[in-house]
Amino acid sequence: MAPTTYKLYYFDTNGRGQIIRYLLAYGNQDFEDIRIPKEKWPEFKKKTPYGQVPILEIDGKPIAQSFAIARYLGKKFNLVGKNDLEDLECDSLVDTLEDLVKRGTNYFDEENPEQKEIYRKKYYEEDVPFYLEKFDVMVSKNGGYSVGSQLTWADFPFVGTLEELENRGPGLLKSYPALSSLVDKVNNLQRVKSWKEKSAQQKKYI
Ligand SMILES: N[C@@H](CCC(=O)N[C@@H](CS)C(=O)NCC(=O)O)C(=O)O
Repeated sequence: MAPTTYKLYYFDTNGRGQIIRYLLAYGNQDFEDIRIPKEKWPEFKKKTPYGQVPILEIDGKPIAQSFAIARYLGKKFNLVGKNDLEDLECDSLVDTLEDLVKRGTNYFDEENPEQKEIYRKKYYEEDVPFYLEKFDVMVSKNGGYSVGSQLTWADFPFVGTLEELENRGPGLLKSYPALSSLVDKVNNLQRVKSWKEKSAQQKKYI
């Protein structure tokens, strides 16, 4: 049987696409890393299932929703919890990540720079610490991982989300040592690290 083919479509940024890139790299899975230039987005958007990316095309079938894709790849690459309760904890964590991201919507979407700064301040002074303080305690209790004292698929959306928050608020993770070391741990997974080193050469553009 021919091997499964994977094509990832996302913007030329990390964002939600990076979660899937890291997971495919971790699983030692070849994939086409296809980037959509901003000017081509309005046209490409019409061809996506729900008008958004990332889209992972699996053997030609386009699939939406980054966290659902992460869960699917986690099953393939043996990154599920040790039991149903740990699987539930993974699901609960990624739903909470979605809540955290949604709370930043007015900040992310605002175009007026003054208003954007007001939203940004509120997000980083209230919403982000509310969640990150709890996450930091959770990761410490779980031996440095998000769930069950070992690597699971949930660590990938978790780290991807934390990296995005840190990109927009440099230095943020310094206040959260357990989160910071989890981000380093995932980035230093051998296959993730090697993929990152050569990722620039592997990008394709539509
Ligand atoms: N729940 C979706 C959200 C996808 C999403 O928000 N995608 C953004 C980029 S991160 C997008 O496509 N924005 C462009 C648009 O909506 O036109 C997922 O997790 O995949």
